[in-house]
Formats: sequence, C-alpha cells, structure tokens
Amino acid sequence: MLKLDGVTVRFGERAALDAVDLEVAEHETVCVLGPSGSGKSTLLRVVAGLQPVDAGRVLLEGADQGGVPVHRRGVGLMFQDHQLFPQRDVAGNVSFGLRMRGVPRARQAERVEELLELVGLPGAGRRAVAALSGGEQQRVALARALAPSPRLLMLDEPLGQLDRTLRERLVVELRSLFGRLGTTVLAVTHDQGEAFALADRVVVMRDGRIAQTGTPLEVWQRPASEFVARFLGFENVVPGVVSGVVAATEWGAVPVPSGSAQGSVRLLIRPAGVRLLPAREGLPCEVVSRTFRGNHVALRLRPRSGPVVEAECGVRDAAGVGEMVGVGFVGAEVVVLAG
Ligand SMILES: Nc1ncnc2c1ncn2[C@@H]1O[C@H](COP(=O)(O)OP(=O)(O)OP(=O)(O)O)[C@@H](O)[C@H]1O
Repeated sequence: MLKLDGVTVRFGERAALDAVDLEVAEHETVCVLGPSGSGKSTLLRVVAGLQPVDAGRVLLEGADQGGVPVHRRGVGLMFQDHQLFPQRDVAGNVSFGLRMRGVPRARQAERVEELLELVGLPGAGRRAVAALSGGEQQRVALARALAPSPRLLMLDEPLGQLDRTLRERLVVELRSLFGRLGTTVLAVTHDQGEAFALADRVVVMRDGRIAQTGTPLEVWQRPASEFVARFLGFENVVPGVVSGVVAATEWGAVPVPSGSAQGSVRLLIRPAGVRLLPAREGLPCEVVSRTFRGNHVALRLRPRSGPVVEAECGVRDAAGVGEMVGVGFVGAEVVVLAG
C-alpha cells in the first residue's frame, strides 16, 4: 500500500529523515514510535504530501506521489489537537471531506450517521462540537478522517491529549474498529503502551532513522539496541564479556541464552530476570527505592559497584528501603544487544 524509498528531509544541516525505507501492507496498522524530534511527524507529513522530500520517493499502491497534491493522495489525516471546526456541529465536521468531494447531500447524511454509529456516537450529528468531552471530540475527528474512506489513514498522536483511562479504552476500540474496517493505518506516537496496543508492527525511530522494526512482541522481547531498550523503559543495561553462556559483568557472572554473540557486548536484563535471594547469596545490593505499581513493586537495588539494578517483585515479597538483599539473574530474560 505504502512504500518509502530512501526518503530524506533536511532542515538546514540536520536531516529530520535520513534515507528512510518503510513499507506498510494493505490492512496493516503500523505505529511509528520515538522520542521527541526523531522525525515521526515529518514522516507523516511526507506521506500526506505536506512536506516535500530532498531525496527518495513515496509510493502509494505503487504510484510515485512526487508532485501529487495532498487532496489527491487519498489519505486521511487525524492530528493530535483534532482541529475540529468549532462553528460547525458534529455532522458538519464529519461531512467535511464528503462536501469537498462533492458527495450528494442525502448520501452525506447517510454516511455521517453510519460513521457516528461506528465511533460510538450515534445520533450526535446536531450536537455542538464545543459541548463535547475530549474523548467525544476525538471520536468525531476519527469519524471525519474515515468519512471519505481513505486508502490510508494517518494518525498523529491520536490520543495524546486524553487522560490515561480514556486512552486505554479508545486504543482497544480503535484496534477493533480498524480490524473490522480493514483500514490501513500509519500512526505516530511517543507512547509505547499505545503503540504496542494498537500496532501490528512498530517502527522505532531515532534521529531521523529507523532504529528497529518488528511486531510489538518482537521489539519488546528483543530490543535491537541499547537505545531501543532504554526507550522502552528498560534500565538494566550493563557492559559485559560473553564467553559461552555466561557474561562477566560488573554485577558478576550473568547467564546468557545459548547461541549469544561472544566477546564484548552490552546486556539487557529485563526486570523479570532479576531474582531476589537471601542476603548472603548472589550479588549483594542495598534497596534504594521501592515503588508500588499496583500488581507489583519496582525496586532499585544498588550493588557495591556497577549501575543500579531494577527489579520487579510481588507486593508481599518486596524488601524495604535500606535493607540488604542478594540478587541473581535468569538467563532467559537476558538479551545481548547490538550497538
Ligand atoms: N519546519 C521545520 N523547520 C525546521 N526544522 C524542523 C521543521 N519541522 C521539523 N523540524 C525538525 O526536524 C526534526 C524532526 O521533527 P519532527 O517534528 O518530525 O519530530 P517528532 O519525532 O515528530 O517530534 P515530536 O514527538 O516532538 O512531535 C526536529 O529536530 C525538528 O526540530
């Protein structure tokens, strides 16, 4: 459906996108994830035709979009601040793209009803946009983007402004809606939870380049680099020297999966791979913080040397701040990182 081929966009000296290759298949939902300034919005703007490229090509269904204006690309856009027209009612907003395309009035009204039903706002056509809650406005913006049946729907931080509970609910609804409609979606977010819940595939960006792409599970289980691991919120990254199935690190010997790269590497140990042992076993650490996270407790543990170790444990087993504990590592939760 969509193909980016060596797309480069420069602002002065700096490349906001640096030779980016990306493909999105029909019916696929791809989420682009990355820190602020990594080029996510620029990528969407390029595909929409709002941003010219300095090099490379954008193809939609195989056709080069060079010189094709925004309204001829057949893509739908929904931005973070949803940009609804405040002076128009809900129906007036949803039918915007249909009016632009000269769809007859009767058909417009039908389609608006259909879409409001779809986004969970049946019969809301006559309501004033200003009188809607944030979540309702978001649904109207989505209905408006979907109205002209775009071949590709692009979402920029679609749930950015909403509170967490509403975001979590809407993300589930969006995923099921896109599944039912068979919509092809390219979404941008800085929120990894949102990306992982919504996407068939995630693309992690760093400084205008793709740092990793894969299914949410692949990226979560095997972050390709320290950058991706840290971006996903993993903190236990330590240098080590692998020999066979053991790595020598500042935290002592850490088991690694068989078949791991040998020699000098960086290791990620997921918090689930950190086991608390009785005080005289394993790596001696002092508990420096203890944070209640609902179904588990996050502990930060300071060894005599080397970086702080992050651990997760059951609410009942968690040691208190200032206590000494021993720490052991589980090889299955260790990832040998590249770069
Ligand atoms: N119109 C512009 N003129 C100059 N520099 C720009 C322009 N638009 C973007 N940039 C720069 O390009 C880089 C990528 O910006 P972009 O908005 O694509 O990042 P982003 O990942 O979407 O960030 P955020 O999550 O903060 O929206 C940034 O360094 C930004 O400052």
